[in-house]
Amino acid sequence: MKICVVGAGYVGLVAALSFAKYKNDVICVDKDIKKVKQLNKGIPTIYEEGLEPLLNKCLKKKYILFTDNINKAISLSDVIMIAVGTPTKPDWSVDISQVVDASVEISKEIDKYKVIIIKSTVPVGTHEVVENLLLKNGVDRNNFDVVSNPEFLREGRALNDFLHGDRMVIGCKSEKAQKVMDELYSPFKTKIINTNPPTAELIKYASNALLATKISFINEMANLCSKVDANIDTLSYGLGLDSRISPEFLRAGIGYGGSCFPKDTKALVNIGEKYGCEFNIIRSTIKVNENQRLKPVEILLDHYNKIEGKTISLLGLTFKPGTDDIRDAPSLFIIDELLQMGARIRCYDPMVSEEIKSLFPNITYCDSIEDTVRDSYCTIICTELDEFFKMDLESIAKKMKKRVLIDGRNMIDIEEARKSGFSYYYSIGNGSFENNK
Ligand SMILES: NC(=O)c1ccc[n+]([C@@H]2O[C@H](COP(=O)([O-])OP(=O)(O)OC[C@H]3O[C@@H](n4cnc5c(N)ncnc54)[C@H](O)[C@@H]3O)[C@@H](O)[C@H]2O)c1
Ligand SMILES: O=c1ccn([C@@H]2O[C@H](COP(=O)(O)OP(=O)(O)O[C@H]3O[C@H](CO)[C@@H](O)[C@H](O)[C@H]3O)[C@@H](O)[C@H]2O)c(=O)[nH]1
Repeated sequence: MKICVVGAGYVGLVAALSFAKYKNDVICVDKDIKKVKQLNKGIPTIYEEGLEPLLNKCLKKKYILFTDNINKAISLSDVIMIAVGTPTKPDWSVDISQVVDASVEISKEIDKYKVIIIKSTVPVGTHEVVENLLLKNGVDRNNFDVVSNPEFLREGRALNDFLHGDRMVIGCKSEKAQKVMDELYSPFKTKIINTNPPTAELIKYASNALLATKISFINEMANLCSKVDANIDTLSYGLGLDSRISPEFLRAGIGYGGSCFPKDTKALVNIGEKYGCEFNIIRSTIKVNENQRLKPVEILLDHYNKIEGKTISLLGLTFKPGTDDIRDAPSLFIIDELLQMGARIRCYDPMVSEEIKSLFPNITYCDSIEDTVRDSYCTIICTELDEFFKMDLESIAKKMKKRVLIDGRNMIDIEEARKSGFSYYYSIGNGSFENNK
């Protein structure tokens, strides 16, 4: 079975390498020739633990090839997995043009039976759009089946999630394609849910929307905890012990970011609208998150009234630890807001990328925590990186102009912060103190 993965982004690359490891015969196509060249040299285009050695092993053994020649790749393959981007448009509708473009190319190269798998997150009904497009372009109905097979991997744990996730959802209408899917996933140990394509397409959005809702819910609880001297960590622990609730996704902080939750929550609202379903809960989830990611700015304004001309330092820029991805990270919104208020910004993230440097060319990127906080009026922790757990708080407090710490990820023990000489500390529902202004 020869597999072709279309799109060498986060999901495409992880999928292609996972199949290469077990099936030994994968072609991964991307229209971005720079990406293709870099990957064929064994240099990953994303940071993900374990990816670099796997990439190099697969290249050395010739289990995988990267190319920008989609037509040749399709004609050689039995199974084609579409893993291209599906961004949200400003009106929250989903832009499926990358899926459509890939399908047009696929339709040119089908002369024997092939299974086309939609791995990208797509609105309900997209499997039909692809099917109809292939038929319109003259592909024989007996020569293909379209399967909906959404992906649930998390960045930072992508390889493990892809191979051993909690479940695999397969939306398939044909027995012939079902057999191919069974063989494709036979080496992976995961629970498989077989259903129809619309259900498969919707499980993906429902899953992300519910997880995002848990986060917004716990963040609203945290904001109340801050006002009444209650503790959100203990509250989350107490909630999570109820097996009907589960302890997962109850970590309060400055909200969710990343390439999926912000985009997929909006997409589900838009999809709902098309079918007359309001989705008020998800609308609120989105609104709560938009406010929550700017919580540090609100706290800063409360504390200083005016931020203009003050140096503010940010620790952590990525949307979560274990990745170099900054898509929709809360840090981006905080930086943007602070810059509009005339603040000077210093920041530190060991994963800092050229991407963020080009977004914000006028802020200072530092190489260490200690250098970052120098002369600043406030330090804001935006990402819970391991090294922030271990940092020398006393030395940091001494280097700052004003000893103000906003702990956006509830990493620092409040008593430690007090003992280390901070004059003001604010966490998200985990306690705060103010000694003197
Ligand atoms: N990133 C995640 O953690 C994650 C997890 C689960 C699901 N998803 C979903 O998977 C899909 C892909 O996400 P991603 O983060 O990997 O996207 P991405 O934007 O990182 O990558 C998409 C890749 O597809 C390539 N591409 C676009 N059109 C092409 C074409 N016609 N031919 C060849 N290559 C083409 C682009 O050049 C790019 O490299 C999205 O629908 C996303 O919602 C993402
Ligand atoms: O208790 C929590 C858990 C997460 N987050 C934040 O939520 C965001 C998303 O985190 P996570 O879900 O771990 O990362 P993603 O890689 O974006 O994965 C999500 O989005 C993917 C793309 O659709 C799905 O495949 C995954 O199942 C889904 O977890 C990050 O900003 C986290 O900081 C919190 O604030 N509190």
